[in-house]
Amino acid sequence: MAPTPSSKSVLGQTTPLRTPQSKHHQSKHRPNLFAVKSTHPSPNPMSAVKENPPPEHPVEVIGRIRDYPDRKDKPVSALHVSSDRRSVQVRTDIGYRNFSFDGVSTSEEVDLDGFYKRFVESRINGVKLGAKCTIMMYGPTGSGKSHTMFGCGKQPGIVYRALRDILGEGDEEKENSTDGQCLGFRSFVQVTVLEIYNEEIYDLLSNNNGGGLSLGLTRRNASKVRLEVMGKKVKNATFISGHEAGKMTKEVAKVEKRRIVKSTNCNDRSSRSHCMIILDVPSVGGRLMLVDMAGSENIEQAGQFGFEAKMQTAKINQGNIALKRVVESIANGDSHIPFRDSKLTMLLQDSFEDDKSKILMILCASPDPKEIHKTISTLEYGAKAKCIVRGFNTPTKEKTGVENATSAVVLGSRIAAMDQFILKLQMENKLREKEHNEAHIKLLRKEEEIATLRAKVEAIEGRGSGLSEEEINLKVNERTKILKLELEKRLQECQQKANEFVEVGRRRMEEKILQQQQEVEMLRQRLEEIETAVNSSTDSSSDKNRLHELDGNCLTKRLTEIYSDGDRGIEKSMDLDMGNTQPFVLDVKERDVSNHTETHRWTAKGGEEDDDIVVAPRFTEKVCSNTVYEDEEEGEDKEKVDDEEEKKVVVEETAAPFSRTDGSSPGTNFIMSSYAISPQKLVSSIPHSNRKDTEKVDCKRNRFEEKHDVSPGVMDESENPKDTASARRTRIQNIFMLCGNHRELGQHVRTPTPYPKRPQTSDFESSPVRTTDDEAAMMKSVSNKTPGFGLSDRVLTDITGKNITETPNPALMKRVENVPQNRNWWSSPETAQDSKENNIPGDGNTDGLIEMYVKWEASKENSGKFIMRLKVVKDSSLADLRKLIETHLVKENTTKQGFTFLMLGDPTGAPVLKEKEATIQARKLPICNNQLSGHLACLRPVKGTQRANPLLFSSLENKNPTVIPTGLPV
Ligand SMILES: Nc1ncnc2c1ncn2[C@@H]1O[C@H](COP(=O)(O)OP(=O)(O)OP(=O)(O)O)[C@@H](O)[C@H]1O
Repeated sequence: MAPTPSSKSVLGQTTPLRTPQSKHHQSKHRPNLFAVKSTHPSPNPMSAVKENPPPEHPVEVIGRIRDYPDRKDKPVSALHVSSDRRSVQVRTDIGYRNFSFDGVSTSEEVDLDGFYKRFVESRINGVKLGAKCTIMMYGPTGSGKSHTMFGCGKQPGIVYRALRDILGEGDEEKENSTDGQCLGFRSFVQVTVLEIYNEEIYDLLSNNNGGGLSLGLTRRNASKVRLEVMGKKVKNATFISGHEAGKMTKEVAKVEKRRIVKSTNCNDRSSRSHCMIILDVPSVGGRLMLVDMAGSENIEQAGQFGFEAKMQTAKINQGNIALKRVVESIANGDSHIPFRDSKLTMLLQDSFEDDKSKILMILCASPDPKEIHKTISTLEYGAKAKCIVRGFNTPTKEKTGVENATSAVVLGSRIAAMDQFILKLQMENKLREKEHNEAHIKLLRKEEEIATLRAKVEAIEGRGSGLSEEEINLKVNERTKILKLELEKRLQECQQKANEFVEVGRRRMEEKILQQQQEVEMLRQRLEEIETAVNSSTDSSSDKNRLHELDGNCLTKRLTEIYSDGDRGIEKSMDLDMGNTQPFVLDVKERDVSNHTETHRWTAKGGEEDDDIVVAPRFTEKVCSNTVYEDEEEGEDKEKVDDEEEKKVVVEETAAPFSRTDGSSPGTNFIMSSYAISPQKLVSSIPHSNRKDTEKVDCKRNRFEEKHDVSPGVMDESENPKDTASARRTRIQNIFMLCGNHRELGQHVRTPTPYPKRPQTSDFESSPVRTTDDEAAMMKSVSNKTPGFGLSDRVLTDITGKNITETPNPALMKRVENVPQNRNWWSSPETAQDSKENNIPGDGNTDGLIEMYVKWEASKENSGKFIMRLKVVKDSSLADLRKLIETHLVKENTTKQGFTFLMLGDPTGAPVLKEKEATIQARKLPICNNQLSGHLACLRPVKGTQRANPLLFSSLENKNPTVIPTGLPV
């Protein structure tokens, strides 16, 4: 065992060879009891107690809060130092705690020098005077224990400052100069440096290489000397002594670096051992123990893994835990103080038991909130240590008599201290309860707020039908897809329908076009046939050529007008049917008088001069189709006629009279309807507005017969095959009739040939001026011969004046029908009388005068009788004629009745406007007939003025089997 410095060594000896011995101190100054400082009066105020001083605090607790100068982002401190620098408040999220100490310092405010002067320097001064003091650094790892004890390069720690203070600084030269005269005044210290590691004590000042520690840890030297503990001291500990602070500081600094350190998660250079530096001042008996404890740390938090590391950390904590128990035991006044639980507490036992020893416990803490739990534990430990009180020392032997009394006093002091401690704990407990209640109230409020918010969230979720946003989006997407598909489907259907509609329209249009083309082709064929018929004529007279030329031009023009617009289609055919109601059938024949039947054969004829010709509508193919259908009914009608034995008018279905020269049929286009109807039926089937026209037609027909002096009957060209001129004339006129162009023919071609007189004419007919008797005789004769027209037994002439045979074609004869009587305007006796009185010659054009025959328009109220015959100059106007007529009406005492002139020949039947009468010459009025040789002035009563419908038949009426020949009012 190495020699240890002895406390009995000579002053000024600097050779640190022996371990300091303190046995004499132990025997002389062994503390008997620890006592708790009490402010209360002693329960047993004995005289012995009164003589002893009150118990003192053996442990002084100082708090030191480190700083983080190297950190850029300093954490917000969890520790708040009071203004008196004696308490510190720990602030956490759930509350705070106050800890009261003997002093609190922060590195930020007070550096090491200031801390030393404030809390340590007085202790060092006591050591210089012979006091004993123990300064312990307690706290978690990284809290600045070693930093405070040893300092850093700029700031020396407590160890070096204590050496300097004890030995003095800058006195070396002075001391050397005095050369021993001042030895008694010079300080001399012996320094021992021990390391407690894994509950082993090592001598850091020993240079012995053998038997030392070699655990592979970081160490400056190869080995350390392990020391044994005897009692409360180590044996044979090496020490250094001297009175030069500089040298001593250097030596200690060297030794300090031999400590075992290790890098941990908490500290790059964490002390893995407890370090104890013992400074003895032998001259005065003073002693300073500086203890830098290893950090109290959590094993896992320190990042120690493996069995050996965990055992190492456990050993380190063993010293801390033992020291903590010692402090608590002393504070609690336990009879047993567990100093022997660790090497550290064994060596510190004198510090706690020596009455003259003082303990300065420096609690090192970190302001970092992350270290708050270790900080609180450290502060609690210091608070416990601060409760330690020490009772006065009593001589063991000399004071035996009062030992019991002293014991009672000490116990009373302990009780008082414990009461004070309990009171403090109770106050803290109340404070905690208060804080707890406040925290509980806050917690309840928070819970209420949470419940309210949760209810709101549930309400919101409830309004959403419990569906999450994803579910809603999913449903929306599905619905969108369905709607999209439906929309596409409907679009396809619409497109399909549109295509079908377009297709149907296209087909209809094609059908229309095809139909029009067929009609055009048919008309072309008709035109060709007509032209062929015209060309085939052998007559090459100039009139014929002219007619042919005009015919072709007019036909071409009309066809061009009709079919210039291809879009009119079928309606054009209808227009053709309706727009031209000009007659083309003229040939009328009466026959079979004995059977009271008549056969009328209608042949085409045109010309303005022949307006009085019976007319029939021009039919198209459709009409012909209808006639075919009507033929089927024809048989039924015929049977009815036979049964009823009535007179019938037969409209013979036959070939046109302008049959081809070869005698063949002109074709179905010219086939007329043939059917039989009764007159009543005929009239009743006609619209009222058209009945008048029907009557006019009848009159026209009669006039035609008279004019052409033909006998009723069928005028069959085959019966006069040699009369080619007449046939041509007829055909030409038929052509223009078919083309609706008879007016043009009338304007350009005036037939110079006068109509021949009828061979069976009576005196009335032969003479333009008929007497009343003649008139009566004629009417009687006519009435006896023909009850209908009054023209029976007459032979009609064709347009050329040639007589037409009375014998009809039996094959073409269909029906005979009665014709109403009173259709002849010349049956009026007054007319005959006037004619006779006036003695107007038959030639109205003689002597520059023209004859005018005036009659009323035939109507229901008026039979259409002649009222006068006048002679007027050729240039007379209708206005002049009106004056004569009105004069005559007044003369005849006839009520002056207003009238208007009918412009016979006007297809509309409209009367001449009165204001235009002055501009129309009287000679423009139509010629009555050959017998009268005058012009006819037909008057219409003003009241009975009726305007004929320009369109007597609509397209539907054309389909009516009742074919009413229309014509001009006569
Ligand atoms: N008050 C302070 N001011 C500046 N730096 C400090 C302060 N306290 C400690 N330090 C620095 O913190 C680091 C750790 O300090 P220190 O070694 O003293 O802690 P420790 O309590 O001794 O830890 P361990 O118990 O692990 O040894 C060191 O680098 C030290 O320089």
